[in-house]
Amino acid sequence: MTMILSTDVVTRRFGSFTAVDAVSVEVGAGEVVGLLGANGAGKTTLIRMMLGLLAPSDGAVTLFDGPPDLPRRARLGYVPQNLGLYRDMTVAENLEFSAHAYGGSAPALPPELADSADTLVGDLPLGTQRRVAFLVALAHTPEALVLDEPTSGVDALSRARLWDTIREQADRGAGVLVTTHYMEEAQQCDRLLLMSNGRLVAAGDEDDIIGDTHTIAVHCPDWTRAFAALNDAGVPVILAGRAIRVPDIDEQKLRTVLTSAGIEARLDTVRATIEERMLTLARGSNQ
Ligand SMILES: Nc1ncnc2c1ncn2[C@@H]1O[C@H](COP(=O)(O)OP(=O)(O)OP(=O)(O)O)[C@@H](O)[C@H]1O
Repeated sequence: MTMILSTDVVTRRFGSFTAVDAVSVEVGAGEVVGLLGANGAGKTTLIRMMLGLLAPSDGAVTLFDGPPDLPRRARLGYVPQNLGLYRDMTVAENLEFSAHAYGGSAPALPPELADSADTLVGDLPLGTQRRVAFLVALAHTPEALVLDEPTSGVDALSRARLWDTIREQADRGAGVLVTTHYMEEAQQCDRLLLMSNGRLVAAGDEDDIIGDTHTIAVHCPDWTRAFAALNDAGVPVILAGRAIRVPDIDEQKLRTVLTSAGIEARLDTVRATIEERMLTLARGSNQ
């Protein structure tokens, strides 16, 4: 696989704070790589270094075959978290402006955006703005695509459409790096990278990342009392609907906490979800 984007032990400090700590990652042609992590984990800082928008404090970044300079950056499409559109220009003007910057011609608007050509971007709903940002990023048929939370705040249908577009881009050979907070989107990636507190704490597909991490599902009629008892005892308990789940814990320890609170419960050991594995990894990286 041709490497498109990579970092080699890259670190970024802001004063005495280390936002990205010795991270090495790679994105190859034709793959969709998901970058996951809680707010503040360092995802955007890593992306900005990969794109040459922020200088690393240490380590190196390679885009295509060299440093992420302007000519190499022109071969890439980027949708930042804030979309990077001119809100006080119309959709058509935004497309023309960016086509001009890349030396091409503006793409035709797809039917669902045709009516919005003369609307100011700032007046459009967020989902439509995101489609425009995608169009701008894809207009020059980039060899790599970097998307920072491309679907946040859009409805499920628009999200599915944007994911179709992401997959089409990878299928035609682009390397895609995408950050997301949605686990169902993480499952659509070919590979995942997990960051916590600036560090890369896991990489691989969902199975690699979950490994043999288990969760205990706690079943009892009075789930509110069980939840409160576990929470009060400092057990890292998760409430999924009304289901109580405790990832990565010794069953005996859990049983003891419940029994001493006078709660009878059935405990089932099940495989952890990716979200639960992320929580346990984040706990580990805090220690
Ligand atoms: N220019 C800056 N100066 C100081 N601190 C910064 C700067 N940019 C980012 N940080 C800090 O670095 C940490 C990582 O931020 P970053 O935006 O990379 O996280 P993130 O994983 O992208 O989070 P989110 O999911 O909220 O976008 C945060 O604690 C943030 O406050």
